[in-house]
Amino acid sequence: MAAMRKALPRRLVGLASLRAVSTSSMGTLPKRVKIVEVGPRDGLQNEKNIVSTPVKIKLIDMLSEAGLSVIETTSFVSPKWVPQMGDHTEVLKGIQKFPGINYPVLTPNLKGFEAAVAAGAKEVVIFGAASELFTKKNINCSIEESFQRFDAILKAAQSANISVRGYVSCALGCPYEGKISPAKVAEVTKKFYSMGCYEISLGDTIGVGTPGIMKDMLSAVMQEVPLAALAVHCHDTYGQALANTLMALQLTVIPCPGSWAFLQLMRFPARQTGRVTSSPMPCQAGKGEFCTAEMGVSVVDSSVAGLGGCPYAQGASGNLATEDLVYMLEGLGIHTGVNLQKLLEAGNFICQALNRKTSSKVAQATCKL
Ligand SMILES: CC(C)(COP(=O)([O-])OP(=O)([O-])OC[C@H]1O[C@@H](n2cnc3c(N)ncnc32)[C@H](O)[C@@H]1OP(=O)([O-])[O-])[C@@H](O)C(=O)NCCC(=O)NCCSC(=O)C[C@@](C)(O)CC(=O)[O-]
Repeated sequence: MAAMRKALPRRLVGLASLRAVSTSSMGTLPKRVKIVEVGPRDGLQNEKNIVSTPVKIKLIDMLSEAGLSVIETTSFVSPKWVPQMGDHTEVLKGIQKFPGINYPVLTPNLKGFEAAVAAGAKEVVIFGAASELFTKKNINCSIEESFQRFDAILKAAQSANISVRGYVSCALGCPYEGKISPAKVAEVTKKFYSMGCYEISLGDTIGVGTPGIMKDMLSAVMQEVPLAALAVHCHDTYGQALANTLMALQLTVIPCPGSWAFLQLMRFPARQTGRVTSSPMPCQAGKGEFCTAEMGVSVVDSSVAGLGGCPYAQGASGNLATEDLVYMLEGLGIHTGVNLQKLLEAGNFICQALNRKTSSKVAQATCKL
């Protein structure tokens, strides 16, 4: 597919390489990152004015042309709760389905799941949270009740051969409960994984997190769920989304004092940025706990033009802009498969349709060049 070719437009190549950072000073980064584009769903769900179905379809088709391999398309939720997603069936049926691209849709319950499958969904997304209050506000049930609903979806999905992704919202903070403990995020994420989600996206729903909080949260979650099954989903309310994402991508070795790895790192400090082990190692000091933790998430959610926000998360602003993410990743030499020029065109299209200025810094910068 032409759109899958390597991506930086000619006028951006020089800028990106100027800003390229030596990975040797940053720890190990993944060679490629899968971007999950959430603009058509997370980006539009909070819009007050209903965006027309043809505009949504054209946006998704343009994003497919840009080479995004996963495009979250719509939500099969109650139109009374989120009116903007009320045309879910028309949108899912109306888009061009490019080979090799996934078009997941959100389903809060069995009713949504059945409607999604009838409309042709091949992948669905369940969405829970590490906060009781947020769960109640967002899907009108407790965390425990949400597990029961999701379990029904996962069982039905298994029989229908449908993949299920999961969201754990409020992973770095909650609009109603404030601080959320990393242990709670790890507990909910583990539950999703054990129920059968192939990938779980950890949402900083209101964008309050900072890289240190991201690191603590991921360190706890990675004790319970394999790194390969994790994604991050950062909102940019406090301007931290790109920094938080970079933290999640980076490998960090945290050896347990007294462990073999710890002694090696003391002897050879230069190795501190290298990959000591690809999976956590049992502590050589005989305590049985893990002696290394590593970042290195390679799935990142983002939204074209930085659109977004959850209607049930007061203060949530847009997601990390996909244009800015692609620019950073390509500058770091990380493959995304996304054509940035085509992505910028998609961002420009939806901003014009919404009569809105883009939140992407890259889009703002390139239109001034
Ligand atoms: C979960 C419910 C439905 C419970 O809502 P409820 O009112 O408790 O549901 P209910 O089972 O009592 O049913 C009430 C009515 O809704 C209907 N209904 C019931 N289910 C459906 C359905 N699937 N599709 C269409 N209609 C549905 C049902 O048929 C009935 O209709 P009525 O008899 O009144 O005419 C509701 O709370 C809801 O739709 N919530 C969705 C909220 C939402 O979409 N939030 C945004 C997504 S989450 C997010 O953005 C965060 C994320 C994912 O991006 C990650 C991050 O940033 O952290």
